Amino acid sequence: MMLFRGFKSLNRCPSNISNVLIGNNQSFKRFTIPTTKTTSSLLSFRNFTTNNIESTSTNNTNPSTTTTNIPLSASQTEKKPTKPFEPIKLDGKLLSSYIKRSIKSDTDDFVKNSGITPNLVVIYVGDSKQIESYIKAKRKGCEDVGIKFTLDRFSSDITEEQLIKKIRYHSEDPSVHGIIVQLPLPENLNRDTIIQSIDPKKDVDGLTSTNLGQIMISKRPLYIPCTPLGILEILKAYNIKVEGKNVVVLGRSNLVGRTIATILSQKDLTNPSIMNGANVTVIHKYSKNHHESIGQADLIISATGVPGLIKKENLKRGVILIDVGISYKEDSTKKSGYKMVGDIDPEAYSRSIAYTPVPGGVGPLTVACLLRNVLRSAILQYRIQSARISAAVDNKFTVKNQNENEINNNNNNNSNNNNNNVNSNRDDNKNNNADKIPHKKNNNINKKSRK
Ligand SMILES: Nc1nc2c(c(=O)[nH]1)N[C@@H](CN(C=O)c1ccc(C(=O)N[C@@H](CCC(=O)O)C(=O)O)cc1)CN2
Repeated sequence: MMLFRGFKSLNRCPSNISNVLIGNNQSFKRFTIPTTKTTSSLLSFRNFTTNNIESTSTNNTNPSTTTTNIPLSASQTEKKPTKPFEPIKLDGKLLSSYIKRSIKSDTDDFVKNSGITPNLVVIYVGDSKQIESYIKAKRKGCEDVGIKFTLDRFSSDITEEQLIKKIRYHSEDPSVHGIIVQLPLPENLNRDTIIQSIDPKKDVDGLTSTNLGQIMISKRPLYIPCTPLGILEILKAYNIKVEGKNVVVLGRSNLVGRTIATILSQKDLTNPSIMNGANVTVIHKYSKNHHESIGQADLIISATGVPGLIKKENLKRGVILIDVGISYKEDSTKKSGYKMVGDIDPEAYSRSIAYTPVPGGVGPLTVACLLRNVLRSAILQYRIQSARISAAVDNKFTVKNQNENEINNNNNNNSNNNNNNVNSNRDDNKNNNADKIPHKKNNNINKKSRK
C-alpha cells in the first residue's frame, strides 16, 4: 500500500504549499506570494510589537523613537520622509490558487494510478441565491482540479428522514468519496441530526461528531472543517505564529468559531510548523466586556455575519485581522446590485499589521481545503479497498496452503471429507476477489505489497 505515500495533500495537511511560499529559495521561484521588504519582517508575528508600526508611521508620536542625546549633523537631522505603514493583505485568493495547483497535480496522479475520479456530492436543500453562490464556487473548484461534482438538490419540504435516507445511500455508494450538506439548512431541519448521518470517512466538511470529537481530544481527525483549515493555511503561509498570543474568536459555530478556537489553543494538531498554544477568548452574543478582549487581541478571527462589527477604534495597533463573515449589502454600482462585505469594517485595516479582505480572503481557502479533503477521502477509500483486496488475496493463499497441508494429511489418512469443504471455501474467495479487484493495476499493487 505504498502507492500514495508521496501525496502532499494527504500526508501533510495543511498543504506544504505554504512551506513553499515561505520556504526554501528554489521553491520561491515557482510560487511567490508578493512579499515586500516589510512583509517578510512583519510577518514574524512573534517579534512584532506595537512599536513596529509606530516607528514606520507618519503619525509617529512615540517619544522613544524620536528623541536622542547624540548631536546629529544637518543631514542626519533632516527628516527622512517616512512612508505610511501599509498593512499586508493576506491574499486568500492567490494562496488558494497555489493550493489548487498542487491538488490538481495530486488528483491527476491519483486518477492515473487508480483509475478512480474523486467524487464530491453536495446536498442542497432550498432556494437561496447566496447559498447557490457557495455551491457555484465549489463546483468551479472541483472542475479546476479534476474532481467530479454531483449536486443533489431538494426542495424545502423534504423531511429529515428522507434526507437522512439519501445521505445514507451516498454514504454506501463506493463511487462517492465526499459528502457535504450545504449550510445553512432551512430551519425546519435539524442540522446536527442530518450531518451525523454522513459516514465519517466521507465527511469532508469534518462536521460529524467523530471528526470534531478528535479535535476536542487534540487528535488529528480524518478531516478538519474547511474554513478553520483555510485559516490555518493563511497563518502558515504568512508565517504567523500564535503561541502565547491573545487570540479573540468571534462566533462559536462548529463550522468556524468553536473549531478554530479549539485548534489554536491546543498543541498543534496538523503540522509542527504551526505553533498553536494561543490564549484564546471566544466571544458570542452573550459575552460581556468583549470590547476589552478585542482591544487586547493580537489576532482576531471574526465569524459572526454581522457586517462591520469590528471597528477601528476598538483595536490594538498591529493586530492581525482574519475576517470570515459574509454578508451582502445593496450596491447599485455592482451588476448584481449587491456587494459582499465582512465582519470587519475596512477602515479598521489601517490599525492592523495584516488582514484578510472580503471577498478574496478566507472564502477561496474554504473551497481549496474542501477539495483537498475530497482528494484525501478518495485516497483513503482507495487504500481501504486495496487493503481489503490484499487481505483477501493473502487469505486465499493461507487457505491454499492449509488446503495443501490438509490434502497431504487426508491422503495420508485416506479421507477426503475435509478436503471438499476447503475447496468450496477457496471458490468463495475467488469470487470475492473477482468482484473487488477493480483493475489490473491493483493486482500489481497487491503482489508488491505481499512481498
Ligand atoms: N457545508 C458547509 N456549508 C457552509 C460552509 C462550509 O464550509 N460547509 N461555509 C460557508 C459558505 N461557503 C461554503 O459553503 C463558502 C463561502 C465563501 C466562498 C467563496 O469563495 N467566497 C469568495 C467570493 C465568492 C463570490 O464572489 O461569490 C470570497 O470570499 O472571496 C465559498 C464557499 C457557509 N456554509
